Amino acid sequence: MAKLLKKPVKLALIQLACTADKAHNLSHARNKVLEAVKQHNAGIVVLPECFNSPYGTKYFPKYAETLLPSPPTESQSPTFHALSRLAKEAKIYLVGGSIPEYEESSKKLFNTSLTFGPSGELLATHRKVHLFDIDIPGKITFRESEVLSPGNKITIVDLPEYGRIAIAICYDIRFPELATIAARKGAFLLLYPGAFNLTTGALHWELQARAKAVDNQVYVGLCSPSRDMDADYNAWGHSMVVDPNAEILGELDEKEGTVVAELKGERIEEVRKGIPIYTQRRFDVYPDISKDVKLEEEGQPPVGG
Ligand SMILES: O=C(O)CCC(=O)C(=O)O
Repeated sequence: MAKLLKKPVKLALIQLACTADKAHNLSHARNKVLEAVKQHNAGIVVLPECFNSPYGTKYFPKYAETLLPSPPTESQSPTFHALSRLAKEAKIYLVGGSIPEYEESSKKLFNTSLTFGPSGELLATHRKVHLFDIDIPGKITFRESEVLSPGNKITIVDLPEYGRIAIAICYDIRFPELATIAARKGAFLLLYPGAFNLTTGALHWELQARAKAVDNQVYVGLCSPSRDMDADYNAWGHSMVVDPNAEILGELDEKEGTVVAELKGERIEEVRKGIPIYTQRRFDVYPDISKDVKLEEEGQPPVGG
């Protein structure tokens, strides 16, 4: 089997305290990312969902930036340029959480994640595919679809130094097909910038992370904003890294912080050798759903979609 992860890499998830001040959020994110790189030598760094704005449908139009045509100008997307500069300055792969995106041609809003490489180049864009529309009476009602439109592609990114990762956003984690397809296409790591809440976070955050890891025998990282009880939406926090055997390598509480874990290709190989579901699948009984999905080199557009 070809190595999924070419060499060990430190993954850092920044559980940022996100405020209503976009400029502050950007400079604060920069400080935290540089700190993670300096203190831990992180090679892949992740920011939370909606890291440069409060989370909530009423905020999306106000904070939205325009990303297309790519690259946008500095005034169309200060966040695009801040993240690109930061990835270059720190010489890292930076998964920039997500931001509200406004697409001028369709007049639609999306919840979009941008990933940059160590030269500051944009490697991938993921628009949240599954919008967070739920209604648990007496607990939480949320309808992202009132203002957002969904993306239409699975996002798998090749990091030349390390291998392949997959990026999806928050509620996307509840749809196991994305993870299955990414793992079958050779991803060593599934990353989910996300902001679960006090109801569903307590129930399902860790369960989802460990389920995605054990079913696919890959590393999983979930990166949340820290909890702010004065905000309209109270994020669960608990950013965590899980290994391919579903063991939690590192987890935060609800406060701001950074969780770092070293990812190793040998661990994936060891786990897959021990419990060899990879060679025991019965595609004569059920279909291999990854076969129908095209990656970028197979014709999927890298940006938008
Ligand atoms: O799935 C959940 O419980 C939370 C999802 C969410 O908060 C989101 O998609 O932003």
